[in-house]
Amino acid sequence: MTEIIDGNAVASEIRDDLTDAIETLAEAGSRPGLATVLMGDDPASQTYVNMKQRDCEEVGIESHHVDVDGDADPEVLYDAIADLNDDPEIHGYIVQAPVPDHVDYREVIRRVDPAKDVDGFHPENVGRLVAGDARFRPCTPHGVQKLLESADIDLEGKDVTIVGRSDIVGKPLANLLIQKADDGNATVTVCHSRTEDLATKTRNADIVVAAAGAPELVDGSMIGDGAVVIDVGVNRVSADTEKGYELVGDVEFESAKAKASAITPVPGGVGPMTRAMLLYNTVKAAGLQEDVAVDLP
Ligand SMILES: Nc1nc(=O)c2c([nH]1)NC[C@@H]1CN(c3ccc(C(=O)N[C@@H](CCC(=O)O)C(=O)O)cc3)C=[N+]21
Repeated sequence: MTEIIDGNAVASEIRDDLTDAIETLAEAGSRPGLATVLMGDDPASQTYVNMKQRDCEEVGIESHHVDVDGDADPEVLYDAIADLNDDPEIHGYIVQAPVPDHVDYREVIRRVDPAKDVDGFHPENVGRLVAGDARFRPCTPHGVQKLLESADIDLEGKDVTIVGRSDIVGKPLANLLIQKADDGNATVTVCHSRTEDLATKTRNADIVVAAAGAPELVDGSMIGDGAVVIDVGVNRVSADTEKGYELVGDVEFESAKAKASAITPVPGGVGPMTRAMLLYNTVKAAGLQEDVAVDLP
């Protein structure tokens, strides 16, 4: 029987565990504050922002939101960022990607105070992570680590193939999984669109992480018997549903499930974990900024 790893359940446990740390902060007179910044009106981003606001309410994090007109000059976004950097009630914030084409996301990230960079995207935080001294682990890679841990999947000495080399998932996840740590110690192969013979690389892996942003790229023929499959993809494909789209992973679920010992679904797999780890980083940021020792899950 293939185990379906329930990301909603694990994320809910993490939110529960975070309430203790939030209580500790409250006793010290502080309430963690998280802001989201959205430039433009990308519908997927709107959905994520709304979900994050609900998550915050559930655990007792103060949530803030800043909208910036999609046609505005980049300076308008930079001013909003400077305000958040200066606001003591904001312990962490994220600038939702993608930003409009006339805005350079790298420059945006450089302007975020690294102490409030709960995405973990700022070069200082990337450098710390690569050096094995992470302050904020990027939310999706951290969520993948927590999902594997929850399913009792030990990475020590295992072959992990990551499909996708993005700055937000593939690269940081590869760095985390090769680290000398209980949730690391793996041997990692990072594949991408120019990889020759992708199927051999995935088929030989004990754990396959699909994070390419390509709907159903990885199918059962590419999965070895008994492998663990983690699907990071959240692709909106148009479909005749109430919302007008369907959420599809980077994995062809049914054929991959037939081979795998454990697999994450989409929705209900990695997505909810990404949001839970954003709350985690926000609580961590608040602890550091308020100089309160908090116990994190
Ligand atoms: N600065 C920045 N940080 C991000 O972390 C970031 C971003 N920009 N831009 C977009 C991507 C995507 N992302 C998701 C988060 C949660 C779900 C999620 O919770 N998905 C649910 C359902 C989603 C639905 O119903 O639409 C699930 O998979 O079960 C999905 C995708 C964060 N991102």
